[in-house]
Amino acid sequence: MTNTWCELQIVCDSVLEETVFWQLDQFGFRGMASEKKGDLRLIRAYLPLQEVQTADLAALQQQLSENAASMGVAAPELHQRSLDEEDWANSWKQYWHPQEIGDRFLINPAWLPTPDTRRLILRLDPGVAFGTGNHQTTQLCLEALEAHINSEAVIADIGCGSGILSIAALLLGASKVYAVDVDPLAVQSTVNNGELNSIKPECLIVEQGSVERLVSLVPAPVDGIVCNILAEVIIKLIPQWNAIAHASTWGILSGILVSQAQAVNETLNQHGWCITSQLQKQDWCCLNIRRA
Ligand SMILES: C[S@@+](CC[C@H](N)C(=O)[O-])C[C@H]1O[C@@H](n2cnc3c(N)ncnc32)[C@H](O)[C@@H]1O
Repeated sequence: MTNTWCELQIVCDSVLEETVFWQLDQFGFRGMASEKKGDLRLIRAYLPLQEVQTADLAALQQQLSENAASMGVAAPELHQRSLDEEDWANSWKQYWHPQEIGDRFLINPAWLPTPDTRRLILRLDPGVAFGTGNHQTTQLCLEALEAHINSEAVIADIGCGSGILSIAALLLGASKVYAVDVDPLAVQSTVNNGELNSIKPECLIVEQGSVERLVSLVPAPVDGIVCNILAEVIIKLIPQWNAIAHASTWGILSGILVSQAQAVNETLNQHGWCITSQLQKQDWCCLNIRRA
């Protein structure tokens, strides 16, 4: 029996785009893509039809309307339709295009030919995992990684999603990445994308779990931590990081709204870390941190 998918189309003001991505991710939507429609954005997102509850969609609409009101823009319009498996597989892929990020990377969908470029080509098929590089929080991490990685660095990627940040770190010259995610689909996606990029399996260790899994996995403290999850989650994880860090371990934290940076900073300070710099795209920020 083939799966049927729900395609949700959301037309919204461009300032709302990142918030919509986050809300859809929280809701469980997969394979999100966005395109410009004049001054507006058309976002498409997909979820197996059997997981969609009409009441939940109404709650999503309500939540997005509140987000829009707080940003002073019009409420987004939501439209829904059903697609069979084959249409779904082809549908979102046609809206996701190669994308240059920072000074070094080109994110290339796995099903497209490899372009001729001097950039580092990161091939991705995120499947159902988060991390196409479309999201600003991921882009901020990639830009921060460019500035941080030196060869031989050993990195921990907490919440690896598609594995985009792990693979980027390895392409930049890191010697090894330990990647963890609580979602088994993300673990599989990271393994698959590692293979797509010809990463040696011994350089990319991927496990299901979170920091507690890393503590038992890493043989020695890591040189860098990348963590692109929500601020609330990051705040809970920070106290555990000392167990995997040495005196000069750095970190790149993203998924943090500018308004939440202060709360993250307070928790960092309480546990022996400080912020060295902050990158920002619209409402999102990325914190570069080191041991205090
Ligand atoms: C926003 S995505 C980031 C994916 C990718 N690293 C990127 O930058 O695009 C966050 C990921 O963190 C995972 N996650 C959420 N809570 C977690 C936790 N407590 N520990 C580890 N992973 C977690 C989610 O399953 C999701 O794949």
